[in-house]
Amino acid sequence: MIFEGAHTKLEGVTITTRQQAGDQRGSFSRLFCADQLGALGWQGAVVQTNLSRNMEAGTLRGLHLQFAPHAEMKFVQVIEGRVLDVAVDLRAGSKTYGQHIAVELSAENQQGLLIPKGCAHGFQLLSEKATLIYHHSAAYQPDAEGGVRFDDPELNIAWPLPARNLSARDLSLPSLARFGGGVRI
Ligand SMILES: Cc1cn([C@H]2C[C@H](O)[C@@H](COP(=O)(O)OP(=O)(O)O[C@H]3O[C@H](C)C(=O)[C@H](O)[C@H]3O)O2)c(=O)[nH]c1=O
Repeated sequence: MIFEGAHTKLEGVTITTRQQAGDQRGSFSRLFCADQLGALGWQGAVVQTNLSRNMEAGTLRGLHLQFAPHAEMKFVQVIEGRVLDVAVDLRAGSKTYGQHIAVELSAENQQGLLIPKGCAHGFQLLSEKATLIYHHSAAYQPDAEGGVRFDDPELNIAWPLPARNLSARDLSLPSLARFGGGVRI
């Protein structure tokens, strides 16, 4: 088994663990596997893969999602350093609307997060540097981008460090209350 999965309280949000084959040369691991990730909930082709490099502990990006018809699944993994990775359920009518899960992803624990359409994603660096790889099931559409404030008290996300290096866009995101009850995907 290349990827093991643990489902979470948010439907479709799954914590994965990547198996690594090591020998005297080093190691080999698979960053995506349609069969095994499909069995854990991934749907559709990988349309885009992104690399996010980050340079300071406390750096925080998010909480972002794309609106329909450009809603996307994301598969997030860390290949350097450590982050607290967060998914927030923004699906209209969901029994866990407004709830989140937070999990430490690191190059060491080989964990990843499968995030379905309608859930916002963000992370904070727990190490001085961190590099993330994302697989997306839809192409980047700036006009379809949205999200919620990382520090909205209604979300009650316990970010471990003071937030640093926030983008102007992230600081301008709305609170959950202004999000209008959720997205239809
Ligand atoms: C997301 C994206 C961005 N860009 C360009 C747009 C900007 O010129 C530059 C940085 O974009 P942005 O500041 O939106 O990057 P992040 O704040 O890291 O956004 C990402 O961070 C959160 C945590 C996510 O989950 C998403 O993958 C994504 O929204 O890359 C692209 O060209 N393609 C893309 O797919």
